[in-house]
Amino acid sequence: MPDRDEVLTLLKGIKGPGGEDIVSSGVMRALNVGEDGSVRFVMEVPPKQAAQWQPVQEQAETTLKAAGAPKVMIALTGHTEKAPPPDLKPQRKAEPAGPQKIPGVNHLIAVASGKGGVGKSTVSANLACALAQQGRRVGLLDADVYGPSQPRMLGVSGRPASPDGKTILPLRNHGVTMMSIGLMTNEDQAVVWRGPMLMGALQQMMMQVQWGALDVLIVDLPPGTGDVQMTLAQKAQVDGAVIVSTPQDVALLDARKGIDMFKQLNVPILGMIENMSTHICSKCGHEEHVFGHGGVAAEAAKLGVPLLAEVPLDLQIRLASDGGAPIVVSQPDSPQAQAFHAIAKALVDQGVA
Ligand SMILES: Nc1ncnc2c1ncn2[C@@H]1O[C@H](COP(=O)(O)OP(=O)(O)OP(=O)(O)O)[C@@H](O)[C@H]1O
Repeated sequence: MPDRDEVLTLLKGIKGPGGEDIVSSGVMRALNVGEDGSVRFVMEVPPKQAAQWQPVQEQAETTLKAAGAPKVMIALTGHTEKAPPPDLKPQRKAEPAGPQKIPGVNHLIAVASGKGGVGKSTVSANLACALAQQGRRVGLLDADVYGPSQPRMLGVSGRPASPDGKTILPLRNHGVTMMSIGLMTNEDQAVVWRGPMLMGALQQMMMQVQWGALDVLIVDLPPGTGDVQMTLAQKAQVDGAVIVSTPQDVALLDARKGIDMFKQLNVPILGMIENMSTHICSKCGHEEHVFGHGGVAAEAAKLGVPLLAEVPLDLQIRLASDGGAPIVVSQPDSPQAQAFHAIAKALVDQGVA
């Protein structure tokens, strides 16, 4: 009848599948040698290797019995896998800090001006329609909170639907998918936008509108250098800005401020557009430079950015926009429409539309 030390010595002679003896490897646990010489212990093995340990268990039993142990009980147990430590990291994904790509939108172009009333919305609407006519999938986001005009210019009205209460369905006309901050408010309601509200609304327009797959999203910005411009550049990946200006010195002065701001925000300037460049009399064809001419071209040359077009001051352009079908749509073959097509082509050629 072996005592405890003899049992241990015997068991040290029995090797597991890995070649190590069952005592040193720590597989054997809770050894109990009774006064009557009966031996009990547990062999704790990896559950997946249970079959390989069975012959080892039998060998241990035979060896101990041969040494005179009247009773041998070896329990083969699978040890439980250790539970992984609790994940102390925050469960919510951190929001990306930098500018984000709008899902499904390949390019984003901002149309900006330093001064109000220079024709930024007219240019945006005609540019969007021209790009659509050139086969691009185009979206137009009217972010002009101080005077949203795209619903009127593109001839759309009504409140956009939100069937799921989370995303907003944009409207569509002339091949352009459009959403305006103006459609979120009542037409006659004067909205006083405060900074955070404005940023929330713009972000909602960009991220919660179902834009679908777009080659380019044109963003018609409010005039000046304010919260909307900042928010746009900080929250969305902007491919570049197009600056609209009339040729007067005051307008150019403000345009320069706008260009400086975009440079600071790391938004490339894709080019400048001189609007209301020259007036051609619809009756006699006489050409007059109402606001001067060539100021924007000179400024663009000075700043080293392309002059994308000189758009004439033309009654038809205003009447077309007021009527809900921009001149590119209502008089596609007119020289005025061709000026906008030239801008669209230049942006496609630059690889941003
Ligand atoms: N080339 C043009 N020829 C004739 N009228 C024009 C031309 N461009 C713009 N307009 C007219 O000038 C007015 C102001 O234009 P628009 O609303 O496009 O300017 P904006 O810069 O977007 O103004 P806001 O600062 O209010 O956003 C509109 O009535 C528009 O139809």
